[in-house]
Amino acid sequence: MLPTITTMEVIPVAGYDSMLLNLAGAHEPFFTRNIVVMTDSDGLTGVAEVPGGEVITKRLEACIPLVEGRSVSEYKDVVQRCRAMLERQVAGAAGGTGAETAHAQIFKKVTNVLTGVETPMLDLLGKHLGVPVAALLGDGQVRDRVRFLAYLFYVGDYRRTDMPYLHDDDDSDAWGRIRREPALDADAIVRQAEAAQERFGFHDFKLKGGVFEPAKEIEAVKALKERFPEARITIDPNAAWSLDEAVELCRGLEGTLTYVEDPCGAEGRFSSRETMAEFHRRTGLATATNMCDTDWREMKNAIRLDSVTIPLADPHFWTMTGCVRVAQLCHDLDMTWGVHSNNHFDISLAMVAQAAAAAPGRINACDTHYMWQDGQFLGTKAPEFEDGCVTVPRDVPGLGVEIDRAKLEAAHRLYVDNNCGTRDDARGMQCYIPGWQYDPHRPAMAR
Ligand SMILES: O=C([O-])C(=O)C[C@H](O)[C@@H](O)C(=O)[O-]
Ligand SMILES: [Mg+2]
Repeated sequence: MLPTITTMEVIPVAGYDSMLLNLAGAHEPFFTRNIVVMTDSDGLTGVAEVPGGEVITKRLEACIPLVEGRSVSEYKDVVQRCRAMLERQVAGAAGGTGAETAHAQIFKKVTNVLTGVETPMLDLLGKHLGVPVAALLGDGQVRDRVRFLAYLFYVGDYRRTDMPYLHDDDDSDAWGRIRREPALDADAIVRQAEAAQERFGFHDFKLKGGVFEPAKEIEAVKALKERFPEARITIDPNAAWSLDEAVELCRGLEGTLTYVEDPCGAEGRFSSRETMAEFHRRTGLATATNMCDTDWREMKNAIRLDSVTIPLADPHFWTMTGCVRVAQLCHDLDMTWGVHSNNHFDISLAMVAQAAAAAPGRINACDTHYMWQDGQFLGTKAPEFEDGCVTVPRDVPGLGVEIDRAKLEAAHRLYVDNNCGTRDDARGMQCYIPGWQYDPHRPAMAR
């Protein structure tokens, strides 16, 4: 019999961020996450990192009675019971009973919580069995090195706000010097890419769009390709462009854009999966999404319509086992797997690396925001990138992150002292441009 879980702790934490711009506004000075630490009766710990916000903190706390006292070997049953409890809770709050129509909504609301339960148990199980988490996912570990991409952002000028953005925190290299500084044109984006490549070795670049006029963003993509002819490049305007506009902008860019992420969304009578399918047909470009193929029902429709070549199955939103199921499906059905990300610490990086190490076949470089957070890790060892890749050693059991209690406490203090909670990019933007309002069809700075 394996040991039992004696405690499950849920710790909301914050870290520093740059003023990253997107369709929804500007990142605030702090990003938030929820960290779960489970300790077992042998004194080993298992960890997870999931998105921040009080709703998730509370839902994770609601799982504690279903976790403590259970054996590590019972993790599947524990996750099942937590799922049933959370589905009842969410359906109850919505005034329903978990009817079919509410299924997708419930799936999205509970999976990031379930990831917070499943992952520490997989971490502990791996430690007891002496294998990495990847060995427990899908058909087991299939690669040792996982490729990540450089996630480039336009960056606002923090000096124009009265918010406590971190600055001048790292003078060690070009990336340290520019990552908090304004980046508002193609030259600045190319400089970001150069500096990020120098520090991390990335060969793949993704530009967050939806910020400026689309043509200006495409100019930045072309400038990137000119500077890095061998690189795989993508842009993600979070469905800000209309279908016709997206086709017009991207047609003829087969040699420049490797794929396009959420170029367009729902339009009039057409769903986002329908417009994405048309975009794919009319341009011949591969499509990726973290917006319109994010649960199994959407997946079924996306596959029927041939809307999505690259489902970005973030383990935080699908669970670790769920995102590897997506990877297996992609491998079998002529799609390629990728991962979406949000700002995160080293635990999430390890979760993605472990999942990707179990994803069969050809996969895309995984998204990560970590370059914006580099240096703010919660484990005892800094994550290492080599040639744009993170190694998943076969002889390091579990997730590979041992939590540093002092760092965890400091990140929790940052959360409490700054009254952090749920992410709100509109609030960040309103400090930059008074009166600014989110509009899903208008780039944030093109007003
Ligand atoms: O691919 C995406 O849509 C993302 O990475 C979502 C994130 O929230 C991104 O837009 C951001 O960090 O601003
Ligand atoms: Mg996206």
